[in-house]
Amino acid sequence: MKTGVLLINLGTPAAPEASAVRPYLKQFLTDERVIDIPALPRNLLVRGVIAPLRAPKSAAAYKTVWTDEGSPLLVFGMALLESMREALPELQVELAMRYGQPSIAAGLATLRAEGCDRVLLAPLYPQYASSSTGSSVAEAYRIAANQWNTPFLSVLPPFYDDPGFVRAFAAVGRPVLDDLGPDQVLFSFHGLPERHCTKSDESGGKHCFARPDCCDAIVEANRSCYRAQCFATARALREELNLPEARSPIAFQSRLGRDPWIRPYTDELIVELAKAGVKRLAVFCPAFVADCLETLEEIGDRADADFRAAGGERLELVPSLNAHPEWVMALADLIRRALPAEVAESLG
Ligand SMILES: C=CC1=C(C)c2cc3[nH]c(cc4nc(cc5[nH]c(cc1n2)c(C)c5CCC(=O)O)C(CCC(=O)O)=C4C)c(C)c3C=C
Ligand SMILES: [Fe+2]
Ligand SMILES: [Fe+2]
Repeated sequence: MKTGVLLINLGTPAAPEASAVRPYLKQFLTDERVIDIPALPRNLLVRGVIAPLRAPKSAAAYKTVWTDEGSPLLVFGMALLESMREALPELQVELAMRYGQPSIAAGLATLRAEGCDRVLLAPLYPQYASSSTGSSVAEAYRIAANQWNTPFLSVLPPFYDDPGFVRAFAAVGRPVLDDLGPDQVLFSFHGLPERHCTKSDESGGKHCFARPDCCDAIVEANRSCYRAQCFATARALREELNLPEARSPIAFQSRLGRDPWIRPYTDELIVELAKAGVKRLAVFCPAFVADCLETLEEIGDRADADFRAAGGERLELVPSLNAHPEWVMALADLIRRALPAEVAESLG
């Protein structure tokens, strides 16, 4: 039986124009795992208010990072796909996006056409969130469940503390740190509404946010908690890069709406750090394996401007893993280890 791998990332609009961003935002934000309110108010809010109002602003932001080849998230995704095909010549590897194109349905159809009845889903999010990993996996299951000949699916679990992933991020970051000599290093993760972490609490709400140190270690109750997994990634990177905790804080970026999101907020912390006298700041974004709007524009441009306006001198965004050879090696290793034993053995 042939085995395929479907790499899945979040997705991006087809063009940096409001007319292309609007349908992307609609598809993304009407997902019940992203805006988790009942369907009727969600659809009214997203279709009637958020998508129309946000699309032009979002499109203007996308324009600032768009390349001749397209959206950075997709361009880096395609580069990673090429490298993964070279690293795993014995497997069929395809790339899909949860929202927009190339779709998960198209990726699964291509793998079936290539004769792969067995498919490993590889969601490219280091930390588990229902709105990212959960949604991508659920969409693949939904499509598979609608087929007469269902594919046999397995899933690569979150890799937030995988030594290869951590080593790869450290390898990308080291030259930036050597060049900048930062006063502090910030680990800025994509944010989430607090409620999403509470809902991930496996103890039924007794663990997460019940104590200030609830996420300081991975335990049974918070094993699916995004915040706990982000903290674990930061701990592993600090250890790998020999960074003192007091000079390498964590913050959460990209919040949307009025609900409380997990704190501290990156945009606020960056200004506080500058005002407290931090002059050179390096920023890792280890919730993303590819550079995208949220790294290049939100951190590389906007946070940099805010940092300097508040008295900082230089903010450097550590590039994402993209198609870095250490990441390609680490991901190939993660995939090999996630394959069913008999497949892995047959590959040698
Ligand atoms: C890293 C994993 C991600 C999680 C978890 C996540 C949750 C989440 N996101 C929004 C709202 C938006 N996110 C947007 C862009 C975006 N988000 C991620 C990743 C995660 N999001 C990526 C990789 C990107 C970049 C896509 C790109 O094209 O470069 C956007 C769109 C851009 C904008 O208008 O700001 C929105 C909106 C919510 C509400 C959420 C969890 C509830
Ligand atoms: Fe938690
Ligand atoms: Fe997001």
